[in-house]
Amino acid sequence: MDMQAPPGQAAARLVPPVPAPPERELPTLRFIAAMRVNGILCWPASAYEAPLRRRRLFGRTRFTVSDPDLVRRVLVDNAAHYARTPITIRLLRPMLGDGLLISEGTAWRHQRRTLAPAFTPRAVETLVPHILSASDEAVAALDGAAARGPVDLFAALQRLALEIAGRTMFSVGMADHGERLRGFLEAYAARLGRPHLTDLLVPLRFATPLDRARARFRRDWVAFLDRVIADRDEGQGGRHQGEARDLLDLLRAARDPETGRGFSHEELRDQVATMILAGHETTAVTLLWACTLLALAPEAQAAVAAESTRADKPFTRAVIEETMRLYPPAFVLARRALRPDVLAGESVRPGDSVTISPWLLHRHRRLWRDPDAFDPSRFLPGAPPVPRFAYLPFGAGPRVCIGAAFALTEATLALSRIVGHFRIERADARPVLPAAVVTTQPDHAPAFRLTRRA
Ligand code: HEM
Repeated sequence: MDMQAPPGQAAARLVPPVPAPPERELPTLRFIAAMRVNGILCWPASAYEAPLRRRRLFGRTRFTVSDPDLVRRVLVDNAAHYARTPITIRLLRPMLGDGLLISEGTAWRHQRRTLAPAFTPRAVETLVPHILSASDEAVAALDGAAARGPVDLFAALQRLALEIAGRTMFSVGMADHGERLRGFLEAYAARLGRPHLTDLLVPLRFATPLDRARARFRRDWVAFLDRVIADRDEGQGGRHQGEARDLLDLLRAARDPETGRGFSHEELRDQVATMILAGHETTAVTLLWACTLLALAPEAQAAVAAESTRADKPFTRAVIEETMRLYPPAFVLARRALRPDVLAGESVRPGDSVTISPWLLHRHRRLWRDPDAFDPSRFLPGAPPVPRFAYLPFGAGPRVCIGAAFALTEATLALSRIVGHFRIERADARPVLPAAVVTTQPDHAPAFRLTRRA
């Protein structure tokens, strides 16, 4: 039996569908095309068995590391030898400015030290009421929609994740700004956020034609963010006194413990953009995949529903963790070598790229039993511990996701509220396949039938 079932019931083994990997390594242009359309298709079947792979791309070596000891070497022990890749910076800086995700060196250390207290489990606790109120409102809205027929759950979950990001950041909902914000994100993801051949060939210090369009995009985006922050402050009657109620209060009050320095307005705005962007789509896809899996696994769904009225939710949390194993929202962690290194006897030279793919690692034939099967019991208390460097939904080492505790709490509580209220079924039989561009998305927005539980 692969899947945890309520006592007395046997669970069927569920292997959710995935696109077939190419049989052989793709030639360069097809590899680039796959990167733009679905990154999962960059890896041939043999990549799911190999500890280390290398290929040449535009005169540089590109390593793919899928061995837990090597992963640890790159992300933890030798983390200072590696930095974000130029393409990551090129694609994300127009959106994130110089926020935590793409800063490096002393600027990154200052930001990380300053931001850390806002993301401790205790700080996350203060944000839970925002998560619950937004989830309850989403359930109420779905109730109305579900009575009329099948629903686009992905759109509803994206709105919910954005609403939670907005409320936790600003205390107020995203009713006024949510639609424009989604418009910015969708427009960027559709074109400017996708790597073009010139983006890969032209060094970062020179602007590609798309870079010029990205700069124009950034001017509008920054003006929009400043408006949202100003509206929030006006709505609060100016600066709030007393206890912090949201992330913006926490970020404004944050001081570098070593220098006492806080964030300037521009720095604060870049952190706001970073937290909203890094946090909301990742959580939305996690919830969508969890609902998709639970629609295929009625026993597991019943077990999640049974926990919905309990304070502790070990099974629901295990479902979220197993969902992020099968569909890691961040499907690659990309690094550029700054200094020479040696990985399993292979020389890494400065400028080479080193990719660690949670997608490959989490489905690796040598690291997991029945890797493609949905089995939340792997993550239940008492199960054999999951190897730390074989499971990386939030990365590892100094650049590990700062929002991991928040994201796990958010996804567990939101899923519990939704599945506690509705029985979830698919409205049609079309398989939902993963398509990874920035995050691991569904290839289409599936229709779900939601029935209120008695
Ligand atoms: C299911 C939800 C989430 C997933 C799967 C996820 C995943 C990740 C991963 C894999 C990294 C490491 C990237 C690397 O090493 O290259 C990361 C970094 C980061 N995440 Fe998350 N994340 C999630 C939610 C959040 C939330 C809710 C926030 C903020 C509120 C957040 C903020 C960040 C930031 C700022 C970084 C950069 C940290 C640094 O470079 O020091 N994430 N995330």
